[in-house]
Amino acid sequence: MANPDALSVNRPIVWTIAGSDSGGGAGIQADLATMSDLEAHACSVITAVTAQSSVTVALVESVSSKMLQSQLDTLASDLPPAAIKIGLLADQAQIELLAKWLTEQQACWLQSGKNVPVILDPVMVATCGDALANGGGLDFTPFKGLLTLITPNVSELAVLAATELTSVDACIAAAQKLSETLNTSVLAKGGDNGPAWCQQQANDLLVCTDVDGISDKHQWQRFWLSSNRIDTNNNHGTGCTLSSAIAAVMAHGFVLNDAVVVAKAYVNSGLKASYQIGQGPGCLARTAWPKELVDFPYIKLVTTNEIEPMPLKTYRHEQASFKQIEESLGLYPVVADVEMLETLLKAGAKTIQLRVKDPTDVTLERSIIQAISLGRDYKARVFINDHWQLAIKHQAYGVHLGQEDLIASNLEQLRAAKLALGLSSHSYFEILLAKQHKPSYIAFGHIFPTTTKVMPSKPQGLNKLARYVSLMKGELPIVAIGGIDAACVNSLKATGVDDVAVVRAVTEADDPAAAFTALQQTWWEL
Ligand SMILES: Cc1ncc(COP(=O)(O)OP(=O)(O)O)c(N)n1
Ligand SMILES: Cc1nc(C(=O)O)sc1CCOP(=O)(O)O
Ligand SMILES: [Mg+2]
Repeated sequence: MANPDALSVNRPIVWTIAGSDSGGGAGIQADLATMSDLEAHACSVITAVTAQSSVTVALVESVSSKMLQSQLDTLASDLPPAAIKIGLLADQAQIELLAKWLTEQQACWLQSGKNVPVILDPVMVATCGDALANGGGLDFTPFKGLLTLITPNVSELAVLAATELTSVDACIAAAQKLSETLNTSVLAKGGDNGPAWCQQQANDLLVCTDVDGISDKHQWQRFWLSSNRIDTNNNHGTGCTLSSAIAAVMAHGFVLNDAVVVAKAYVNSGLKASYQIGQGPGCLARTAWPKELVDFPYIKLVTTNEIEPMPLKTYRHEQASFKQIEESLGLYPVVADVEMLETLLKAGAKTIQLRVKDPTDVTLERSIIQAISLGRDYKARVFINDHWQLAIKHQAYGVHLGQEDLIASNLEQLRAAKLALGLSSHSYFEILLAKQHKPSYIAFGHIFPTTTKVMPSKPQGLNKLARYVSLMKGELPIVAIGGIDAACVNSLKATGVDDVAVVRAVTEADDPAAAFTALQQTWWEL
């Protein structure tokens, strides 16, 4: 299997615009260590120098406007950023200067078709409790429309929303309001113990606002991201680490929702290995790109009638798994009609999917009955795409559903009917959502460009696939889909992916049966 670390030869450039922490646990020092650990090249624009240890902030001195501007301009001409993290801004003049600079830059980036994510961690107070900036007095509205994400903790959210936060719904309302005021996504962090947040868990609230490249069904939604609380006092620099990790992961081309869950896993893993270095709160360890599923959060859509995040203990154990796939799915053709399905079953396909996308097709139920019956004749596993009620009614082997279909389907009925379940995913975020349902397999796509389907996301490519595979290996069978043909099966196999699904490479071949046989043989022989 390919080593995902070895695949990232090019380090994207990520900037941190923040203050120096002489104690080394937070600020610029934490940002540089995080970005470098997450395989990015880190550049720094220093806003302030702090005389700080693990127990005190003795002095904060901001750099001059001339120095701030010069750092920005000097870097921009030679080391342009793929993503930017903003941390401590010492005064209002720095906010105004940076907002003006970002406005000009974003016009240039837009012209050259570049989208540079900007993550703002509105730092106000150090972990030891001492003030770093005149937080209450700072006005962040000059950043309206310029940010991708803002990451306040509960106290910062209360200051920014100018309200007391004494209940979960007050936190949700404040995060929503902040997202509208600044026209940005918000990650309201629940890592700090507070009256509004569960004590055993770190529950972060993600408010999605016009996020690039995610499913329409996740756009404008709010999600709880929950992890068990890691019991340590060594949490100095947690917020800096989280926001710089988000910027670094986005610089690698991951969508915002992915960057947030990977960054949260990175922080969890860093907290577990954290260490005390002075008399006060110690620092997070740097534990590289997260690869342990246990460090990733549980994701739950916030619905209006259910605002509390569920206790982790309950939801981790409440559901039974869907049917397990005993024999590999192998080369898995996805076809649009029964005729093609029969041709490929005759050619030896042992797993196949009927994917009828015409909603007006009056022969749909008949096609599904025929496909299921042919599957029995040829002892093959026939999955039905989308039409889960008909699949249950006629006892198909399994159903394949997309993330969008999940919302409208009744998984309990599918589970009770003992059908296998395949779920689509297009990101870390969707993989985690899919895995929570304990399906029979998870499909990742689209790996390469495809004309079979209009996709809201960009092609994943092999590097991302290798990362997903290394996270999920041993959990569930993983099926790659999208743009797969004879020319790429070799490189797909090298990622360690379990199975591959194909449409055009088989169905649009001159001789689909021969194309299937040849592709299948190549796949098994690799
Ligand atoms: C094996 C496999 N993977 C992914 C898909 C796509 O399913 P979905 O997201 O539901 O999209 P549609 O196929 O319904 O357009 C699939 N069908 N099979
Ligand atoms: C149906 C489908 N689902 C995808 C996903 O990524 O979820 S990609 C895809 C089309 C795959 O077709 P082809 O092999 O012709 O590229
Ligand atoms: Mg579907």
